Amino acid sequence: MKNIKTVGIVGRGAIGVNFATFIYDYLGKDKLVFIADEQRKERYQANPVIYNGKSYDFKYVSSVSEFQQVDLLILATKYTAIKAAMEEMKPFIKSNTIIISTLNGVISEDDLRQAFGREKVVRCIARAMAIVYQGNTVTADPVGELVIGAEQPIDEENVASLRAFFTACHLPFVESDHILLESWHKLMFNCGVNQTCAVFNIPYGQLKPGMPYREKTIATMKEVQAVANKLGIPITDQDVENTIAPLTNFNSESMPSMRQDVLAKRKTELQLFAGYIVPLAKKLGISVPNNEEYLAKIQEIEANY
Ligand SMILES: NC(=O)C1=CN([C@@H]2O[C@H](COP(=O)(O)OP(=O)(O)OC[C@H]3O[C@@H](n4cnc5c(N)ncnc54)[C@H](OP(=O)(O)O)[C@@H]3O)[C@@H](O)[C@H]2O)C=CC1
Ligand SMILES: CC(C)(CO)C(=O)C(=O)O
Repeated sequence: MKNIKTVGIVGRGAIGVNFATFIYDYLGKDKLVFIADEQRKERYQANPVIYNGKSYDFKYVSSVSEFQQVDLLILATKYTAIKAAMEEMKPFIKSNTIIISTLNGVISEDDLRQAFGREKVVRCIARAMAIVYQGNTVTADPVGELVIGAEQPIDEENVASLRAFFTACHLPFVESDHILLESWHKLMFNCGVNQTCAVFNIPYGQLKPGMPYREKTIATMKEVQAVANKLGIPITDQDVENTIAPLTNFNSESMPSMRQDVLAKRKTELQLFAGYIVPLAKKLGISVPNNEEYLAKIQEIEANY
């Protein structure tokens, strides 16, 4: 088992800060770094993070010469920044570095595995948190959890190392024996919920049982289910129901990240959702009309910013 003593995080946003605080409280300032380009580094150094009312003087580095190669690397940018983020993290990776990604969707792990080696990357999901990130202030309630799991025997040693480390940090996590399946559940949810709210400019409430956009949301999720099933990922009708069930308890006025991105005129993570599902469905010969519609409409929205 690997003993994790140094950690690098790329992405000082909602998720990066949320989980960094647990690691900082355990490892201390000198063993945890946020990796960023020079401009971000300077901006961050000048503006410390306040997390749930407590100030954190994180260490920021833009070059490995300012620190060392790390035992654990956490990718926590948006997917729109993944290429730049991977360039920045590259020098910090050694032969036995463990890498996890908190990104939504199922493809950031593929990108990381292709760039840095299959054996380094453990599939991970960030879920069940409500985080508000404004300026340098991050408020999390609840803080949520990371889900990790071995997809193949090759991942088992790294999962054991993460288990020991997260336990020591008191970082909330659970292990899944079906991590790929669970990632697809979340992808299915995001394709239905995030895209419907973004395209129709509506909050969660409009997707709740009996509300006008419920059926379309479920139909969109079922398209993802069909694609998954064709790939041999066994999402059942019951899984679709179970996956959308928590939405009933979401704040009706609140909204998913994709609608927040559209309102702020930011490029969305469309590539993780319909941008991934539509070409894959085409290749597999599956009809996904809602995802096709959403792909076209969100591309149009972004083009008109
Ligand atoms: N927020 C949530 O509740 C959840 C988010 N996720 C997923 O986790 C991922 C991260 O989301 P979230 O934390 O909300 O996103 P944020 O936008 O809050 O944070 C991303 C951070 O990445 C930084 N960044 C961008 N480009 C670079 C770069 N080249 N180098 C270093 N840092 C960079 C940004 O910095 P700057 O601000 O300086 O531009 C930003 O602070 C996404 O894929 C999201 O879908 C998953 C589950 C829940
Ligand atoms: C919080 C949640 C699950 C809601 O859709 C999400 O993943 C997002 O907003 O991107």
